[in-house]
Amino acid sequence: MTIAAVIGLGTMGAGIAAVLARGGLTVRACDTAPAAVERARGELPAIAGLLDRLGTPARGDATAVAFAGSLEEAVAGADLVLENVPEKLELKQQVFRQIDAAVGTDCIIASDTSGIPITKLQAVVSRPERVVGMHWSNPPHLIPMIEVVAGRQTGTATRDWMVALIRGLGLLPVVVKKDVPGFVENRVLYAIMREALDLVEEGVIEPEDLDTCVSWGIGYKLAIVGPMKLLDMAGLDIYQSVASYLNPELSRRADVSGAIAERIGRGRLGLKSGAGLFDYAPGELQSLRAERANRFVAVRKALTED
Ligand SMILES: NC(=O)C1=CN([C@@H]2O[C@H](COP(=O)(O)OP(=O)(O)OC[C@H]3O[C@@H](n4cnc5c(N)ncnc54)[C@H](O)[C@@H]3O)[C@@H](O)[C@H]2O)C=CC1
Ligand SMILES: Cc1ncc(C=O)c(C(=O)O)c1O
Repeated sequence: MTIAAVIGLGTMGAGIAAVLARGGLTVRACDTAPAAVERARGELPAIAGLLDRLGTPARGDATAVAFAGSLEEAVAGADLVLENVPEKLELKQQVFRQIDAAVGTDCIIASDTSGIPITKLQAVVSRPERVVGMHWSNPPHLIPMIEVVAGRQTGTATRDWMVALIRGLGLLPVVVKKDVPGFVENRVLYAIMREALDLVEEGVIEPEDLDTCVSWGIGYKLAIVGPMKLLDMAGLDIYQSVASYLNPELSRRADVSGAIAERIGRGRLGLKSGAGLFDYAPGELQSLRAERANRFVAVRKALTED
């Protein structure tokens, strides 16, 4: 039985732990914040219900996650440790050192980092060849694609082990061939987010209308036809004509939208704080998450049915 430890139980933690447990792994998890542990514990039954509705391979119980009192307790005897703490390099490196000192020589250490180069994380451990990126997408129990990213010193066997693990979970591993910041998913997503925020800040469109435009004009389409295939569908000549005048116009800002920093400064972090770019009524968050989860399930089943 493969033993996996998940370090960090925030937005991503419970869903990842549940998917690993349903896949038949023995899962332990920990968090330095007791409230995060209790929130994750409380989320597991609903996540398990969604995985049942999706019909993913069930080799274990998605709620069978053991919550450890410390990182050392969580990682003891683990075959895989997934680091899942906040996106801060120094913190991740500190946690990687702590993991490295507590695991066996055969343990694979993975990171769910959104885009910090894996090479920077493996630089602080004694066996860098056992380090690999395992980048899940939010919500992790509903999005089947996981990026597998090898750092400069990652062993081929480590990368291949991770690909096989993800396939065994019934999910979609995508091997990112170069350890570039943001990998692939977030480089594309953040180009979209940068342009979207610019269009709203420049008064070109209202936020709600931008979401409608992108979700139904682009997201719906890309869920069925990926960008590379879409170029053939639209016509490469059309792309050349439009890109020739449009590429010079697209946002190239290297900083982060002031609107984002301003809201963070007011404690408006998004769903995790009850308000962000949008306001949410107190009871709305739970119904919003449930409604979105239902739609994720319906769309994923529609896209994967033969
Ligand atoms: N939120 C998202 O949409 C996605 C985030 N990610 C990445 O996953 C990682 C985690 O992201 P989130 O879950 O959103 O972060 P989060 O901030 O919601 O949760 C992080 C958790 O780590 C805990 N933590 C902090 N230091 C710790 C330590 N030393 N030991 C154990 N636990 C510790 C915190 O108490 C918190 O509960 C980040 O690298 C992020 O970039 C990846 C995919 C999507
Ligand atoms: C805004 C944002 N940033 C990072 C990630 C993943 O690393 C996501 C996501 O998975 O959806 C995201 O929405």
